[in-house]
Amino acid sequence: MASLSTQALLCLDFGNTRVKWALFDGRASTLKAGAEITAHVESLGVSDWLTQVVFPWCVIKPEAIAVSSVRGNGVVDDCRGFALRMGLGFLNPVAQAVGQVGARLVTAYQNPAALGQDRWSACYAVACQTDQASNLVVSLGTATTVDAVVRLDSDHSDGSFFLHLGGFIAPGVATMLQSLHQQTAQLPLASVCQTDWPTSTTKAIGAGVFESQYQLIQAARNRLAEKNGQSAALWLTGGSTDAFVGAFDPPVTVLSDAVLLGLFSQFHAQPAGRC
Ligand SMILES: Nc1ncnc2c1ncn2[C@@H]1O[C@H](COP(=O)(O)OP(=O)(O)O)[C@@H](O)[C@H]1O
Ligand SMILES: CC(C)(COP(=O)(O)O)[C@@H](O)C(=O)NCCC(=O)O
Repeated sequence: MASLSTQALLCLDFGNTRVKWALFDGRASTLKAGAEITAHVESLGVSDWLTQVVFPWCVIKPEAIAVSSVRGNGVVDDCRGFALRMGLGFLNPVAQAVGQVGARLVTAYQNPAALGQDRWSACYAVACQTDQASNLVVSLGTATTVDAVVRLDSDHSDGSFFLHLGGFIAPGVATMLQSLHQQTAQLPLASVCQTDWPTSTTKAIGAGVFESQYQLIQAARNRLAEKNGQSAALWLTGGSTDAFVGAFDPPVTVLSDAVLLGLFSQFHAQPAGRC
């Protein structure tokens, strides 16, 4: 029988702009990884993309596929069908409600199934890695999402460890920049930048978008610190992370593959959740 370290898992994160994927061995080391524009994958067809693009890169045949999708159930169904045809296991984790006995993470979301699967898996990854009681999980993707993950008392009745308190959804960096360009007659498509008092149109836009994102994150971090009486650890992920890493006070951790790592952890933690 193959040892845990050689049992590979293919994790897929279908975001609104990009699909990210990684083949992990049993210890979460990345064997292969890649990213593709979501529109390209969907125009090719998910099943054909997996067959023609991803699988040829898989140096070891994975035992299963774990999928997060914010592109709807069609994508998930295509992946499930592919896994079935290839004789692989399949996992599409959704958020667990408060009261789920023994869960590492539960969410206070009114309807857990409505919580973005990428948000849930990123929070799950943080719940597995953090040594802090208070955590802010920020994903700078097509949208910017800002989620609070706090440790529960060890005597919490249902035995869960962390609670997703809830979070914010705002337009992402590129979405803001593109929107300003498209909805106005005179504004160019600018790049995000950090400037105290911008003195050109492109800098005014770039810094305006930077401040919008930064202040949203900082306000949430301050609110969480006030609530818990201690500073919150900040976790950054998503394609626009680089512009923000240096702007925040520690502790800040960049977890580039947060969603993929969250999928990996859930696969290994919840065998009952596989289907
Ligand atoms: N190679 C790239 N291709 C597309 N977008 C990129 C790339 N590198 C960085 N980005 C930025 O990252 C954002 C997408 O980040 P990502 O976390 O993949 O988003 P999503 O999960 O919403 O697909 C884009 O809006 C863009 O600003
Ligand atoms: C907020 C999101 C659009 C973020 O998606 P992304 O920017 O990562 O592509 C996605 O998590 C989503 O569709 N969420 C569903 C609604 C919710 O989380 O409440």
